[in-house]
Amino acid sequence: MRENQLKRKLQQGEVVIGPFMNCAYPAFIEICGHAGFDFAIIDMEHGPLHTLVAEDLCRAADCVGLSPVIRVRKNDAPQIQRALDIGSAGVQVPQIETKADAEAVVTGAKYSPLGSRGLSFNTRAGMYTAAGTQITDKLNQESLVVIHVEGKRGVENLQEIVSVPHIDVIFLGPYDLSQSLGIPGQVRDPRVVELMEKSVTTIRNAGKAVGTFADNPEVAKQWINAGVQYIGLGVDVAIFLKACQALVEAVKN
Ligand SMILES: C[C@H](O)CC(=O)C(=O)O
Repeated sequence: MRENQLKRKLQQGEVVIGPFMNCAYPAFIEICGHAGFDFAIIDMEHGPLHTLVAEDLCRAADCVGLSPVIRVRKNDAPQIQRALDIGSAGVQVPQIETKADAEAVVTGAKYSPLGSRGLSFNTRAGMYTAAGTQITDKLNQESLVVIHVEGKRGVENLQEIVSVPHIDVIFLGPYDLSQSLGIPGQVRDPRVVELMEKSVTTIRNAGKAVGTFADNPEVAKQWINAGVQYIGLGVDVAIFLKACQALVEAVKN
């Protein structure tokens, strides 16, 4: 069983960056590894990807030393278990609003005695049984658990949420947060930024890593300077769109 490089980097205080991935073609995630990203978030919440594709994307990521993290559709134990079974380095769970929500994520992501993740080694994570039966502690130790706090209610309950053990990263979703404040999409609005800054402090004081999304390098650097360690940097389709627009612009104008 391989060490989780992404988790190690976070534990060592490093800043890690990775795009969200909607595209099914494994070459795209491979390219992200060649480009120097630390991880990629295979997006099964908003993206169209299904499980078999996600498993192939995990394989492709592993080929280039990029850590694949899967964002599941919702806080649902079978989805969390499946994401980890197909070999993701971590699971990212959206819309966490309460301490009980956060505890349910841990229950779904960890084997006994930390949780009740269903037990089968006939999976990619279990090396189809080649890993043997004595690896639940190691898998518990290595799997990365990321939760999204991205609504007013979640932020109000943040002090309680950060107390839940075995959660590695608390990811502040600026877009969903802006929506819950009644200003959808206005992620640079001072009300969103202020709430996020306060949340960064609460999370860091609890000794957990903070994550967020940035769709350009300036915003990413600003959050890194504020103490954010885990940056979801762009979305593959948007990155491609911008590159295409720049090419068209450069040639036509
Ligand atoms: C790219 C992601 O969907 C960002 C996110 O979750 C957010 O709420 O912001």
